[in-house]
Amino acid sequence: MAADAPELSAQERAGKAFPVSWDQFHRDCRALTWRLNEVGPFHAVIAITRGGLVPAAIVARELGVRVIDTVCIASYDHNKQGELQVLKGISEQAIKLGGGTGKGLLIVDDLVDTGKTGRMVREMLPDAHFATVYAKPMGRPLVDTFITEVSQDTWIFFPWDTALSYHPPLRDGAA
Ligand SMILES: O=P(O)(O)OC[C@H]1O[C@H](OP(=O)(O)OP(=O)(O)O)[C@H](O)[C@@H]1O
Ligand code: HPA
Ligand SMILES: [Mg+2]
Repeated sequence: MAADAPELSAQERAGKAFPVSWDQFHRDCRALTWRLNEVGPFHAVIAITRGGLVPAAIVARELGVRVIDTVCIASYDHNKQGELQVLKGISEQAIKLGGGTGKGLLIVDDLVDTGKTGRMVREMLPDAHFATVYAKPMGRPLVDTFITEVSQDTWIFFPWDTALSYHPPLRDGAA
């Protein structure tokens, strides 16, 4: 990357910021579960790591599901999307529970953005139900159930990626 023409990260390109607190995230996960409760029951929850681990724990707790598996996919290096890498696939045991196609399985992630990650997991389990807490327009058609849509030019800041810090007063030029 040239120093005088730095490439913008996905986060910088997004422009708008949507910070989410732990409380808000927990509330949104519970709201998601209310909707999922109408769709289930599910044999197992498949969390897309790492972001899907937190909502998967909350959703599984609320739905009473105790079989939880992961599919480990890396795409964004901090905030720039590269090639998708499957670091760990779905276990044979979970695939069997879904009859090979994912029927009765619930895939959970924190969000869909471009939809690349979600599409890859959907291809692994075409009949599974795919739920995310947040959705951006490009990824939205891939998701069966979600809670909040944010615009494509918004970057969602999750509580596990952020910390409380000083914010200068508006008067002094704060955004
Ligand atoms: O719809 P997409 O454009 O594919 O983006 C969405 C994915 O990006 C983030 O994961 P990331 O790859 O950053 O990894 P992480 O979950 O470990 O943070 C997020 O948790 C989703 O899984
Ligand atoms: N926030 C955090 N991680 C992400 C996002 C986002 O808006 N899009 C893709 N990965
Ligand atoms: Mg992720």
